[in-house]
Amino acid sequence: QFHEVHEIVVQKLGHIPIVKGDFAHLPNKVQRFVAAWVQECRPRAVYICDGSDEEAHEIIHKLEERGLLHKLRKYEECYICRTDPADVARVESKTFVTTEDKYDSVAHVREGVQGIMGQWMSPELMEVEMNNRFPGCMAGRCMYIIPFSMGPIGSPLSKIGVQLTDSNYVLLCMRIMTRVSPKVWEVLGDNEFVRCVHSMGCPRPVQRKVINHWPCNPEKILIAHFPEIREICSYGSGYGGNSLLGKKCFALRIAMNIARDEGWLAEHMLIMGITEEKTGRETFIAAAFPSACGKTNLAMLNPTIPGFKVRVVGDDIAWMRFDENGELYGINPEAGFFGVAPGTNMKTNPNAMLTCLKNSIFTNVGETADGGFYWEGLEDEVDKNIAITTWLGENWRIGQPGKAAHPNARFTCPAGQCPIIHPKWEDPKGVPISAIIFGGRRPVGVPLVYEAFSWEHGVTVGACVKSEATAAAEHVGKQIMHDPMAMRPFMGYNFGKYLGHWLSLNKAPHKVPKIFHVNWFRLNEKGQFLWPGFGDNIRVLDWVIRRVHEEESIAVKSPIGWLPKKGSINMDGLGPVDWNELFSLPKHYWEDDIRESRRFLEDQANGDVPPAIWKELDELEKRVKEG
Ligand SMILES: C=CCn1c(=O)c2[nH]c(Cc3ccc(NC(C)=O)cc3)nc2n(CCCC)c1=O
Ligand SMILES: [Mn+2]
Repeated sequence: QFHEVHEIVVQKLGHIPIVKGDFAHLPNKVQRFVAAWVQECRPRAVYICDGSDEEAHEIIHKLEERGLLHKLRKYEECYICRTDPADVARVESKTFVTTEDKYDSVAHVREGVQGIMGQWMSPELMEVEMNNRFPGCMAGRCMYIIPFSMGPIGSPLSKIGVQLTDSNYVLLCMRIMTRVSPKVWEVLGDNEFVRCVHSMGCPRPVQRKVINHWPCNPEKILIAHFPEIREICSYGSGYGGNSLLGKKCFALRIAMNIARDEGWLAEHMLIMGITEEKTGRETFIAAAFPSACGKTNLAMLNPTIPGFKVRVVGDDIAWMRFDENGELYGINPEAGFFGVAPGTNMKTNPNAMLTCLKNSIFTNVGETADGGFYWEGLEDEVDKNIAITTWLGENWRIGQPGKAAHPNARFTCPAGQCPIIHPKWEDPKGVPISAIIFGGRRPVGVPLVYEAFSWEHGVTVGACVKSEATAAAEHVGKQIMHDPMAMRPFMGYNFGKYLGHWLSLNKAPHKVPKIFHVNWFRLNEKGQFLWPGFGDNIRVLDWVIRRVHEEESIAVKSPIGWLPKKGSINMDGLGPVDWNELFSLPKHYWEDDIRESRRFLEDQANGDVPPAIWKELDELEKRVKEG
């Protein structure tokens, strides 16, 4: 009886085994991309991902055994992981854009001024830095090949990427945050794709002590973007913002270069839909906020007054394109939420909490003795005396000194699980955007809401966005930081040219949306918030919607833009709101603010700022002076 000999056909790339997937059937461009980087990084094996649940379970099991992931038994398929405490956030100082011409990547910064709108590194220097890191960086490790789509697979607004990485944790997060599927290979065919290469920077045998089973190489972190060839190379960090290359690196920095070339917008914006139940009218809004303004909370707002339904399309990134009729349509290129955990609870964002109860990953949060997650803000939602393990692995209880979670701790959860996800959140055409809102944390001088007089004025409002933030420098406390369009940390090319691109969109047949600015954070002279915020922000969005639909009588002209006419915002059921304080325009404050905006633009992009922006600033200044 002859036993049929099963010869295990293990494809090889050179002498390197392909332990999963069919290399020979990958598109040629992908095969060449992979072969080149296999040669450079020299992994011990190659694994072609399919994004399936089976694949995830296999990898989760491996990471549980290794101790990198720990199951949270209180929920369904939820896992917690703690990073090396040296690898907890994006590293702007190690983030670069490389182009032949420096001024394609960055604007002209005034002599002696620290450029804060992105960093350029020359191709020659970058070559040295790359050669100092990538050769052999995956020795002893498996290279995962991740085919992913930013945006619904096959949508004309979507773009495809392929990420090579030696971190299977990254694969688990990428399959939540992007669409990972073999269908991507079919849609890609012989077209171009964004090339993403990521390594933790820990070749075996390991030189650097691994903490928390989290390999990384913090001293040698490098996040490099090559927009001219649509390539991203990230080394040394496993943290989401540095390693999930589909997010900030691709969907913002590279995508904004593609968008400039193709005539659309890749922005750091949420997309939400508000339905007025009386009429069924639905209005979609895109909004950009710097960090610590509660952008995700706004995207998933629970209205406090009846008659409105809010549904979320996306909480962080919007890709927007004018269609053949000149209507602006937007998609959320992501498939998940990667939100800041501390401060998120059933009061500030119940919809985010409910999205996280299954199939989610929590990074650098605390863990309760009964197998749940914990972070600052959840005090009232867990047993007060429960034993908690902090993100540093220490025993702790509520009320003790210190924190359970790192301030930048994150939840990574599938957007489709959100109770108020919009039914059209994956519509290939996207949703029609009627208003763009900029906002900032402004404790003084800036009214609750105002509307720009024109597109050009609105772009200038966006360019002048500022927000109170805890300054990076120690013991400086809070400072008002510039964050134009809330894109400052994510710029992928010359900021002045970026403003020019925005201005260039106001041309036939484009029907450009109205632009607004909101501020939830104004304080009275006693340092108390003048506005209740949170679900009551629906009252402001209601005014915005009525303005979008041309209700003239609810606005009055002011030097800075259209302000709500007194009483035109629904305050029913609210305690006393000091309208005059909330909408006052202190003349000197605004004169200083305009001077500060002009200084910022001169310092950071002097020769590159389009004349129309200077004109808008001059006219604003004149209106304020004459005020
Ligand atoms: C849709 C919500 C937007 N939003 C807000 O509108 C908002 N407003 C404030 C300030 C504030 C804080 C507390 C109260 N009220 C009480 C009762 O403490 C009111 C306003 N904080 C806010 N936050 C949290 C900011 C940190 C991420 C916030 O997210
Ligand atoms: Mn963001």
